[in-house]
Amino acid sequence: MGTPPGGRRRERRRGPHLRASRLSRTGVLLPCSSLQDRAMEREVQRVRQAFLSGRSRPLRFRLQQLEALRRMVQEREKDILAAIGSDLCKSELNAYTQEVISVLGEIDFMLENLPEWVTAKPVKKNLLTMLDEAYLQPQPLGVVLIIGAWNYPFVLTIQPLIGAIAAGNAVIIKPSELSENTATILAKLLPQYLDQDLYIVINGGVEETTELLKQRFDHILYTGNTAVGKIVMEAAAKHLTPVTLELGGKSPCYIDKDCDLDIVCRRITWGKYMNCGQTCIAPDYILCEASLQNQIVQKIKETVKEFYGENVKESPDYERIINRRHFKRILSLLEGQKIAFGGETDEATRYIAPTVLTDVDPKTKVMQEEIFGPVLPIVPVKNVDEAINFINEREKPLALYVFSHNHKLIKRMIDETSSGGVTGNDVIMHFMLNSFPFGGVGSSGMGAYHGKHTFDTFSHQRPCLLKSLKREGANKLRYPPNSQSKVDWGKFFLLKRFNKEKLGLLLLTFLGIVAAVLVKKYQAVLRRKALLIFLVVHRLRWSSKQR
Ligand SMILES: NC(=O)c1ccc[n+]([C@@H]2O[C@H](COP(=O)([O-])OP(=O)(O)OC[C@H]3O[C@@H](n4cnc5c(N)ncnc54)[C@H](O)[C@@H]3O)[C@@H](O)[C@H]2O)c1
Ligand SMILES: CCCCCCC=O
Repeated sequence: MGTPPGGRRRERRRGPHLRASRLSRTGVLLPCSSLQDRAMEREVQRVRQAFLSGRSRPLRFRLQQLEALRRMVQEREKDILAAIGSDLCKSELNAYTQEVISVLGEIDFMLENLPEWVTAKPVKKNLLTMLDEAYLQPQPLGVVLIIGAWNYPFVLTIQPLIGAIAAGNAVIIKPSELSENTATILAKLLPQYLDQDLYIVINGGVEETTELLKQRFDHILYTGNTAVGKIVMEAAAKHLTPVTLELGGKSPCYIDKDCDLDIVCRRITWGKYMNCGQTCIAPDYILCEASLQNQIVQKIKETVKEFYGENVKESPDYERIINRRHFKRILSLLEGQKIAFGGETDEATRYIAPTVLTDVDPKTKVMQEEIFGPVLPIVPVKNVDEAINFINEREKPLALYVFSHNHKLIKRMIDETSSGGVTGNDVIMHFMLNSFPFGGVGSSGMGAYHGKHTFDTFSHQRPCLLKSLKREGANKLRYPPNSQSKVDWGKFFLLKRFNKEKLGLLLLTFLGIVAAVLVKKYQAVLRRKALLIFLVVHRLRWSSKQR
């Protein structure tokens, strides 16, 4: 277990002990003087120089670094679990299953597939390039900035790092200052296992992140709230840096009356109260017919007891709110609401009980912002049509959940709405399948990662066309002066409609030429054969006449 609830967390946006550090090659990096800009610039330059040395590119090096990262996770597992534990009051078992397993799985997946991914892939050619070499070569982008969030502070920072290393980039990691224990352990451990100039950790708060964002990067992957996502994108735009924004939103959960409520409520309870509701893809609110509300409340209540026992506060499986600011924010969402279940709080330990609100008015505060806490509002709707309209009238969410025995209804919900991802008849689980790109759409984000998608996000698919310096005759068609016949040939080579017609003609001409050549070549033989046939036929006719 980590630090007990209400333990030694200090409230702040920037950890003072982090700020006290100076820029260093191995530890937490924190400039806090007027030289901040220059120091930050120097750090980024150092990483860029390391990238330009070319050593992050060879496949063997990438595999070595990934293996070293896996060794770090295995050898320092206890330290990592303890850090996550103290940040979120999370048990070692939960920290392992929610964060470490995914990281180890992702490293193994990369190690297994990277040799295939890095190889150049031939592409389909057209008539113009028929005789040339044409392929796509994935190449690293350069220096990548990864800005992590606090709610799953290890996996949300390391999983993108794995893909960035796999793609051959240099990386600057900026963990969230709110999960300061994990931030500190990352800054301590990563330089012990990875190349110290290619992959660095810069810790700090808003001030430092702001300075960092002034620098030029080749890609930024940011995980966090939508408002800061806009700040990141604006800063990136100054350098035309592409961004992947892993943001949040209010993920709806529609429960159809044709379903098994026991199972539905067990799955929702798991996904909603895991990590004390601080999960980007947690079901934010429920939409269902009013008649289902009481049963849902009852069943969630029973499941909470089954999962966390009589006294949730004592359960090692129930976490705490990250800090007092978020604690107060979540409490303010309860004002004026009908609490059907839960609602107990304890400020000293930042405990908020699993809570369900019923008959929630969509105009109230709890329905205006992402909850990111253990509060589950139920908004009654008349039917699925109203649920679809409700979802479509709002910003596109990061996830959408729909529960029903009726497969057609689930498909309809998918067809008529939009969200980053969908799970039918469960919650969260689409996050676990790394063949899916994980990301948002609209205000819940842009771009995606996980598995091969992370490799692709951090790679440039470079088109390479290798021609011969011979066969110049064929190129005359594109050189000036232009003519109608050149245009016609151009159409033939490049437009499907024309090259189909012309290809037929060309084929006929070719066959004609082949026939003419053959006739010419075998003229004498053909003449002899014809004479022979004539003689045989003549002889046969003569014999038949004699008879
Ligand atoms: N899509 C995802 O994968 C995903 C995952 C986790 C969390 N989230 C979303 O993140 C949100 C919760 O995280 P958060 O935003 O509270 O995390 P946070 O406060 O830790 O912020 C994330 C990062 O942004 C930086 N930051 C904060 N304010 C900044 C500013 N003004 N300028 C520059 N940088 C700044 C922080 O230093 C931190 O590294 C929720 O909306 C949640 O849904 C999304
Ligand atoms: C079980 C891990 C879920 C991680 C979800 C990421 C967003 O917060």
